[in-house]
Amino acid sequence: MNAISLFEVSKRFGWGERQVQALTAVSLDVPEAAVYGLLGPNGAGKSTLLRIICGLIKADHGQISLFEKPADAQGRAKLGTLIESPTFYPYMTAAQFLAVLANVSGLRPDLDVLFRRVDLSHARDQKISGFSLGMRQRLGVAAALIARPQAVIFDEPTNGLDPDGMIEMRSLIQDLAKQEGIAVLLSSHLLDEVEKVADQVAILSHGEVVSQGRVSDLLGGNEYLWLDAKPHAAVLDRLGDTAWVEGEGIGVNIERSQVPDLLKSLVLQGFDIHQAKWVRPNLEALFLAQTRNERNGVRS
Ligand SMILES: Nc1ncnc2c1ncn2[C@@H]1O[C@H](COP(=O)(O)OP(=O)(O)OP(=O)(O)O)[C@@H](O)[C@H]1O
Repeated sequence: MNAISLFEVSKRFGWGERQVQALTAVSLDVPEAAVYGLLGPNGAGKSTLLRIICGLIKADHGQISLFEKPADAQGRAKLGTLIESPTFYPYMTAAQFLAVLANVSGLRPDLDVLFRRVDLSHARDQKISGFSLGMRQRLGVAAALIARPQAVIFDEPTNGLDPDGMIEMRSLIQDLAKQEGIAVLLSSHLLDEVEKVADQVAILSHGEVVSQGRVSDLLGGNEYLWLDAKPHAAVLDRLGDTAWVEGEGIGVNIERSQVPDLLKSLVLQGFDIHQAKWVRPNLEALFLAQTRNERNGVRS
């Protein structure tokens, strides 16, 4: 079952010369018990998309489904959100804060379990004013989990965290999905973090999805051979359309099984091969390739 589905969602802000097309026909499916990463440069539309799903703003066009039904208040009640930096009351203790939130929502969560889940049991009776950023983020996650959501939406959950904080947040996110079956939709700029945590990703550029799918498929499908072979220009010429300049060497689009034959034939033709390696690009390389036009100010 899909926890969250979007079909051709579009959103424009403003009118006339000042209008901004924030999203154009965005479609994606977030399955239950999966972590789905939303990536994109500043202004790509990530926050707008998350806010539409949560019902904070309305889409102009398209359909939003939650748990296979058109999104409504009932569906949104099953979502937990950490969208903007949550507003905390610094003079309260963490336990008082969660108790107030629970009261306001008419819920009776087991606070002991919640604090254990976000690893804040030791700090439950401390004032929030003394919390580090990582502790505040984890308290924000606890707040998002109060209503026992079936899906959670986190906008930049690792923003500002130190390396230890990131590792903790990553394992918390993975536990939510894998151990508790909660769907997690998160946005992030931290690509290596997303690569470690997400099952699927969508890359947004200028409000459009430029690439999406399972992380393993996206990365596996973009593997290539990297060669340091001389004379450089002659090797490029010999390889034709399958090759391109990649850093100090040459990238070659070729099946892995054909590599030995290619290397043999290059040697027989008198080229010098100094190095050859199989490269599996990471999400950062894919992201840079997919959003290159945007960074150059060109729309594809
Ligand atoms: N309320 C608004 N009024 C006018 N324009 C808006 C509004 N909200 C967002 N935008 C514009 O829509 C586009 C998408 O913004 P959005 O905040 O969704 O991007 P983002 O990918 O979340 O960026 P960031 O990573 O910087 O938060 C941007 O051009 C932004 O300026």
